[in-house]
Amino acid sequence: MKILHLLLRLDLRRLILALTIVSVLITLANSFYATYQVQRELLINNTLEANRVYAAKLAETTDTFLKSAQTQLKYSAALLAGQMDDEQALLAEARRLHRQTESFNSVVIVNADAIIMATSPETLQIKGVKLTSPNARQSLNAKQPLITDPFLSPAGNYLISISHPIFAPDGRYLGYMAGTIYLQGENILNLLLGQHHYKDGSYLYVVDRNGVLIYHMDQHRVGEKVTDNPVIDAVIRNQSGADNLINSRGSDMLAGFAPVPRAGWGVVAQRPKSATLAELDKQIQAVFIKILPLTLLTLLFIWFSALLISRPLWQLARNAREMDQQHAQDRILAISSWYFESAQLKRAILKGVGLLNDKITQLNTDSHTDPMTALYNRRGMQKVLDYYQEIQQHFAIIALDIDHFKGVNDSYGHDVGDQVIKSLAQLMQKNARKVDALCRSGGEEFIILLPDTNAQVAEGIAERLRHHVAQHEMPEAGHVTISLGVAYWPGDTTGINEALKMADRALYQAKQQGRNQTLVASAPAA
Ligand SMILES: Nc1nc2c(ncn2[C@@H]2O[C@H](COP(=O)(O)OP(=O)(O)OP(=O)(O)O)[C@@H](O)[C@H]2O)c(=O)[nH]1
Repeated sequence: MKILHLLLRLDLRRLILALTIVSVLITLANSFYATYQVQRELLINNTLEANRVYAAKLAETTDTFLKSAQTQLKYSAALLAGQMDDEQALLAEARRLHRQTESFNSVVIVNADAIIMATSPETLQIKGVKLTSPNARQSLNAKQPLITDPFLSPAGNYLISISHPIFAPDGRYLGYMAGTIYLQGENILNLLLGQHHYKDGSYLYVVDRNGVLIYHMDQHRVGEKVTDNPVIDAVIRNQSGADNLINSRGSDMLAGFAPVPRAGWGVVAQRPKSATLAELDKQIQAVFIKILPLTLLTLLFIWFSALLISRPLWQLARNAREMDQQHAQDRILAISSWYFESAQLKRAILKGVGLLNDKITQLNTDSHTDPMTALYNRRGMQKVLDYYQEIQQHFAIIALDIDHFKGVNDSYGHDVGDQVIKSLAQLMQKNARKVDALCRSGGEEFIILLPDTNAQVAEGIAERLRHHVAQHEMPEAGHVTISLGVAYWPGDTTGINEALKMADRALYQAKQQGRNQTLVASAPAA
């Protein structure tokens, strides 16, 4: 829970990090999305255009084939105009046309009475058969060049017939000559169109003028009438173009289409949209992999920058929270505030720390100092003692008291007494080291705490002070003497208060023994 709380804590570094990382990710996602969309549109449009061109090309090829087939039939029909009764000639011409070109699966010659006069191949065995069904009689009824709708021939083949009428020189209608294209199995359309389909799901198909499939990769679908397909509707209206559509099998297709005007057919080339876009997915993946190292480097750079930017502020904030602690000023001074705002803040906080320190010092001084002598009062002394106790600082104690001070007051008045106390405090200050703590512990009683000092040295210091005091001319009161007691605290676990009491007892003894003298407390403190 605590770790989670720490992780979720909002600080400047996390905010900068979050902000920049989110910005980087949004920018990346946006550019990926934009690239994807642009590329997608481009690929779709390119595929549509490629299929349109492809369908147009194949439609043109088919049209050219039909034209040449019709020319061949026209030539044969002209040859046969005077030979309709010559079975041998009819057979020979049917054979020639069938064998010399690869255009037709079979060639038939039918007379005006709908009787089949000759076929190639002869294996069809339909010579002499009379055509009866309306579909089979399309050419007969037309009496002009015709490309028929698909129909089932007397020999049982599902086919389209390309026919040309035969007229006698006098204009009499004699019948027609037709080349057929079997829609199932090998045929010329397979040859023209079949080699072109791709392996990626692309394919093409051809419909006749009624929307019936006459060529399809899937042979089983030949003969099927396709409805509800906008592309087929357009192409049989003789239009060309490209469109995105859902085909009859529910697949999303990109289709190009073009009409074969001679036959009223339509060629449609199409490719599944998914196959087209599969390339795009690969491309986007490749782009992602390519930009990944630089992105990671950018994020690393952002992380490092966030750290650099936030560090001074974070350090300032942490230290501002602990402004009242020792060395706060030094710690704040050590912070490298390398940019304007942090430098200004640092300056402001340092100013604040300075003011706070002054205030604290002032308060400390007021509450820990005796106003008359400017020495530590009892509270100040206790603070020093607590500190020594805490750090186990060994020290010596000199307790001192003015001799017969009551007499000074009585003889010269209280004010003069005060002056004597002040003069004594000044003498003590002159005689003391900087590290010594001078305290006024009572009316005319004083304590000196001397760190790193043993009892013997302290005794020497006490004696020196006693001499100075004795020799000093006090204002109005003249000469006064002091008595002193010395004790020692070794900086161990023994009580400091005990050491103080020993110094007091030594002072008391000094008074007892005649005053104006120094006594050192006996063991265990010394
Ligand atoms: N002028 C003045 N007198 C004070 C002050 N504080 C205490 N005294 C007086 O100091 C005197 C202390 O007297 P005592 O402790 O009885 O002893 P003493 O007269 O100094 O005699 P011994 O200490 O026994 O040598 C008292 O008369 C107090 O009134 C002060 O701040 N100013």
